[in-house]
Parts: sequence; C-alpha cells; structure tokens
Amino acid sequence: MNRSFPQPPVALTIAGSDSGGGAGIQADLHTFAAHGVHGTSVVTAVTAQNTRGVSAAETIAEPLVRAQLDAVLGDFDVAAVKTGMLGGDELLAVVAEYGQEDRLPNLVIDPVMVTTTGDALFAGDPAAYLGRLGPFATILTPNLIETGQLLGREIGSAAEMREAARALATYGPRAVLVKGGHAADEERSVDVLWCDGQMLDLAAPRVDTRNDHGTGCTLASAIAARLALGHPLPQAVAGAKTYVTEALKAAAGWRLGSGPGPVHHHHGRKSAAL
Ligand SMILES: Nc1ncnc2c1ncn2[C@@H]1O[C@H](COP(=O)(O)OP(=O)(O)OP(=O)(O)O)[C@@H](O)[C@H]1O
Ligand SMILES: Cc1ncc(CO)c(N)n1
Repeated sequence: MNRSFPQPPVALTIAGSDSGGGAGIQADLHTFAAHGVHGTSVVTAVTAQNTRGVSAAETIAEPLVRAQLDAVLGDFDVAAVKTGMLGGDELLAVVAEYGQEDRLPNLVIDPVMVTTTGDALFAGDPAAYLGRLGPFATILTPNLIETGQLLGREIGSAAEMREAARALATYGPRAVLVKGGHAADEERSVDVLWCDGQMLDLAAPRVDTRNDHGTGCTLASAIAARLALGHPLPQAVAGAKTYVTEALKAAAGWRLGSGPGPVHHHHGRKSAAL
C-alpha cells in the first residue's frame, strides 16, 4: 500500500455513551483526538446522564456489539484498545473472547463499576472481571472503589493501594494502576503503578475543582492513545497522568451543568471560545 502521506494511528474505545459528554465514549474520542489519534468506537451501553447523575441506562444487545467490533477490527489497523463500561457479564465475555483471539492489542481496561455520583454501571460479578480480562490486559486502571470491589476488601491508604496493585497483577495484566483520585490526600493526587515487577508512585498536585467527571475514562483513553503512538508503557501512563492534571486545571473555572462537570480535553489547543 502506498503510504506517502503521514496518517494518524488508530485507537478503539469499547465503552458506554454519556449523554452529558464528560465521560465514556465521548471523553475517549475527545482524548484520542487531542492526541492526534484516529478514534473508533464500539458502543456497549447508552446512559441518560448529566453532571448530576445517571437517570437511565441500557446495554446494547450482544450481536450489535459483536457487529461493531467486527466492523472496526475487520477494516482498521487498530494499534490500541480501551474498554470502559461493559454493563454486565455478557459483554465482559464478548470482550474476553476477542482478547483471547488476540484481536485487542495494547489493551487498557478501565473496570467501570460505579460513577462518582454513586450510580452502578456494572450489574455482573466483579470477581469475573479479573479472571476473564486480566490475562489479555496490558494495564488495568481501577479507582479505589473498583479496586475494593475487585478484591472484596476496602482500600484506602497508600500501602493498601500498593498491596492491591500487586494482588490485581496476579491475574495476568502487564501493569496495574490503582488511581487515587478519591483518596483523602488534600495536597496531592497519587496513583500507584505496578509495572513489569516495579512499584512506582505517580503523584500530581491535587487540582482544586468540582469538575472531575470522567477523569478515569480520560486517563485510560490517554494511556491507549499514547500506546497507539508508540510510547513505552510507563511513559504512556506518566504522560497520560500529566494530560489529565492539565485537563482538570484548564476546566476548573467552568460551570457546565450544576454538578461535577467535564474536564478540558483540548487544553493544549486554542479555541475561538476560550
Ligand atoms: N482533583 C484532582 N486533582 C488532580 N488529579 C486528580 C483529581 N481528581 C482525580 N485526579 C486524577 O485523575 C485520574 C482519575 O482518577 P479517579 O480516581 O478520579 O478515577 P475515576 O474515579 O475512575 O474517575 P471517573 O469515574 O470520574 O471517570 C487519576 O490520575 C487521579 O489521580
Ligand atoms: C458511560 C460512562 N462510562 C464511565 C463512567 C465513569 O466515569 C461514566 N460516568 N459513564
């Protein structure tokens, strides 16, 4: 094939739609675009959601999810994949099947279980997540609550986060990032990364903002975008964390909706309105 023109790498998000545009598929596609990566998407669920919460949600039937996966993977040279809301055991099994067939390269798994506003987004068995997807994952990115649900115990302190990252890694992923966005530390936001047998603390100054809707989706899709661009895993994670911190800072003064609003995915770019 003649590739005389430069072209973007392709990333895929397998996730739910957030009608408020701050999380899920919408956050992922913004993030891919901000990284200069072509975004493709497999919609797993539709949520009626705004900055105040989720008022309705329905998962997409398995055949249509498979058809989307086949349409994208059968045509594009996908370089990295991110999964978000899978809704339940049925779609978890579908994604695991594609993983087993080696069709989901550079797989970033954000095991979305519950929103920050407390709405459940996963009706299946949390323990099944690890067994099914762990072996094919490049990296798992649970928050504190999801880490607790996956392991069946409460996680709070830095020591517990490190211990949890190690425990989750035994299910097969190359790396685990336990996110500390919901930790008690008022000065810093510290995530713990277990990668290739090494433990690293990734710290950023805590941004004083109410707008933190979709930070987890944004972080996971930024990792996938950077893997698609060819960054080594630890650098992709550290770069993605910086990207999220800047996105939080740039949107701190926004009042989009009356609850926790979205972050500024395109903070690196000047826009006519800002
Ligand atoms: N106020 C903040 N200041 C700086 N970093 C933050 C802040 N809130 C979250 N983060 C960072 O954002 C990333 C996402 O973490 P978080 O624990 O909030 O994920 P999450 O709960 O899955 O997000 P969400 O469910 O809102 O999509 C992490 O790197 C975390 O450290
Ligand atoms: C659709 C969707 N996926 C993920 C999250 C987690 O932020 C959310 N709020 N909504």
